[in-house]
Amino acid sequence: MQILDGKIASQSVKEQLAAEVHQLLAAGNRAPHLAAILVGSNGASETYVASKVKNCAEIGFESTLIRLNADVSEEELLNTIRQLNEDPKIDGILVQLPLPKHISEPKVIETISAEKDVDGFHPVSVGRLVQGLETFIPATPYGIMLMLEHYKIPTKGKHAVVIGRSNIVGRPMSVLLSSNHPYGNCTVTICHSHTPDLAAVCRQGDIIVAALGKPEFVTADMVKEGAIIIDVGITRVEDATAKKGFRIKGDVAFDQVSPKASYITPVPGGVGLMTIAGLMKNTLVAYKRTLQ
Ligand SMILES: Nc1nc(=O)c2c([nH]1)NC[C@@H]1CN(c3ccc(C(=O)N[C@@H](CCC(=O)O)C(=O)O)cc3)C=[N+]21
Repeated sequence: MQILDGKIASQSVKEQLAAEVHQLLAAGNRAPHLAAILVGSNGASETYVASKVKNCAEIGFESTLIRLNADVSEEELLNTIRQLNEDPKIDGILVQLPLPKHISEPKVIETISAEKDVDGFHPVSVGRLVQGLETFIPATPYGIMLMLEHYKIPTKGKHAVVIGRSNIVGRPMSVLLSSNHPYGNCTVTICHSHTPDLAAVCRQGDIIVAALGKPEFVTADMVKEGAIIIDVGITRVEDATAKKGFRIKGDVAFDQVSPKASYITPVPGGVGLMTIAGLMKNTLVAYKRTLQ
């Protein structure tokens, strides 16, 4: 069993990005610039946005964090996005999800200019992804592909079982794994809450992507010997012995599943770090398009 280390793989992606930014700046260009909007705040979203801002700084991107109150009106948020759409200094726009209930997420996502949609959530980006056109790939599925690429894990002809059909992970992941590219060409099954005998389906998976958001859902009895296990879960569970009073648990029961796996991503230290690498790569692409 080999652990797929998100620290190592994301570091390698970030070094490539930093080198490219260095060259662009040396040639007299401005730096790429990501704008992140955080509406309200809970501990987790605060942490993720802070990490995105920190990663920008590490690789030489500029970033702007816009904080709006949880009770901000939908119209005010949409206007903030419209201003960023028009701002030539901003290359990528990200609105941290989830949003407060009184704000429509689809409306917010559609208001972001498709050229700046570095999250890859806009219907234009999703449509292009499904058609196999060049696009912004949603950061988490993109990060998983970068992880497979970093560790050179062959996927062609394998059966991938994706648990979860969300717009941000499960569905785009299934599209990528089934598409015709170096780390695709899988046969893909998507499972969700209405899948009968989900365990039996999982046991057929040469690759399992667990993205349903239920801690330790995937147990050893659901896993084929030698399977590749990708754990997307990041649930905070209370733990009085932990420094911050909680621990982050994945969707996979790591201790029992890892002995059966050929490769497995840990939580934390796996897919989450790659998500940020994917976002940074998208931002650089958006930026480079403005140079042309
Ligand atoms: N518009 C939007 N875009 C997103 O990309 C987006 C979002 N909304 N909403 C929330 C999810 C979650 N997400 C993560 C980012 C980094 C880690 C990450 O760095 N995790 C580390 C640290 C974990 C920790 O300390 O919490 C790890 O897994 O090792 C995890 C999760 C981005 N998301």
